[in-house]
Amino acid sequence: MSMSTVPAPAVRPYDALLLFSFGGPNKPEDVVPFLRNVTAGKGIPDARLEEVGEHYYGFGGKSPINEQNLALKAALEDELAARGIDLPIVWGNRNWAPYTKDALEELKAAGAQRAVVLVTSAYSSYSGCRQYRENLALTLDELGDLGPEGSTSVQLDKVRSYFNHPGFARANVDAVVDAYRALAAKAGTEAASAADLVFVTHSIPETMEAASVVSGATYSSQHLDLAAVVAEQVGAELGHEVPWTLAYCSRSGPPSQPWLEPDVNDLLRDMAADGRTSVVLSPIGFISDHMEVAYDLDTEALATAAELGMSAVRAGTVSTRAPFVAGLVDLVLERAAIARGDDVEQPAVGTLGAFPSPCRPGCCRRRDGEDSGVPALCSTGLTT
Ligand SMILES: CC1=C(CCC(=O)O)c2cc3nc(cc4[nH]c(cc5[nH]c(cc1n2)c(C)c5CCC(=O)O)c(CCC(=O)O)c4C)C(CCC(=O)O)=C3C
Ligand SMILES: [Fe+2]
Repeated sequence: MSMSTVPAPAVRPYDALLLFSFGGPNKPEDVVPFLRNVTAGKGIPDARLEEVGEHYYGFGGKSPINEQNLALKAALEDELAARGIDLPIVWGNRNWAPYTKDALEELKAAGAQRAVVLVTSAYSSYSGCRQYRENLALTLDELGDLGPEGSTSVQLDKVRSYFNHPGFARANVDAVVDAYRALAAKAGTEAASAADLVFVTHSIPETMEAASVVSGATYSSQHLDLAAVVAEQVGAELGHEVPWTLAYCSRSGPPSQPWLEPDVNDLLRDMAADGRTSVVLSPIGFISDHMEVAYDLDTEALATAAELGMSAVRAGTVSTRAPFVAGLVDLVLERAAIARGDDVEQPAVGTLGAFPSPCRPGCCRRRDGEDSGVPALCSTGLTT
């Protein structure tokens, strides 16, 4: 990484961008160590882990996530270059190489003083927000770079949760419109114009859902707010109303623990029982094709739909679609303006308004009111 000593004006005070993701295995030998990293101390039943391992082996032990992140990094580099902005991007993951530690060491070696952080999760909850921020604090601590009051050798500022940013919404609308056109080509225009739109996201425990309200609105409410906007804009483009609903995938944890429902497969069964015959699945909970999309949707949910005699198409993820990538760069510039103390516009679709950055104290805990005592960066205080 080469780093200019004077940051480009639009991104001042940042001298680097950290693209921060989940990580995934690249080959069969990676699968078990990856799952160990993900589940360390989480109490996920062995049977569930074996089952999830099989999902990965079914795809040759390789998740699409790393290549997707590299493609996003390249697209962000192109967009920054097109705007004449010199801002080097470093990529790191919580659960697989290049690890958070590799990325932070790369930033340190390059002499970065303050980096803007883009997390590859659009929504606020423990899993999509605080868990990443805790990982940054713990890793800086491991490197001996976390001071007692939260002072760090590299200051890290995470951009706001961007589920309701217009660029994310626009890219999802485009992907869903494309899916309706694909359904029309596959099953006929009548089937397509009657098709339900089912938005899908990662399920989380109800306790995590409850705790997510501190960021502005709960995890499920964030999805519902965006989904209403996307469905309306899709309807406007297709020229007819689009009935929509939200479903969940990828539940784990013990059966005794309630997670958000309905599961997408159960929902499809209920819809078929109601005489519905065609559906578009839109994975708005994921910004790119993860294993959850490749397995839970493309393998499992599409098989369920076929079994039920329903015509189904899975819409694309926002991935490297131009409005999404441009929106992320806009979010970086917005966060830079906040860091400089400038007046800044924070565009948002729907009814919830832009979520704050830095995060609200106490946002996105694993459980309501529970202070894990684990420090988390990018907030107004280190341990809140
Ligand atoms: C909300 C959310 C996102 C979206 C936000 C974000 O993107 O960060 C997400 C992303 C991802 N989750 C992923 C993989 C896994 N998640 C697991 C477990 C869990 N996820 C949870 C939630 C979420 N997860 C939760 C509450 C658990 C239970 C344990 C815990 O409380 O933390 C497990 C353990 C086995 C299992 O139980 O499934 C695996 C293997 C991958 C990589 C996929 C690939 O390789 O392509 C990605 C992108
Ligand atoms: Fe997950």
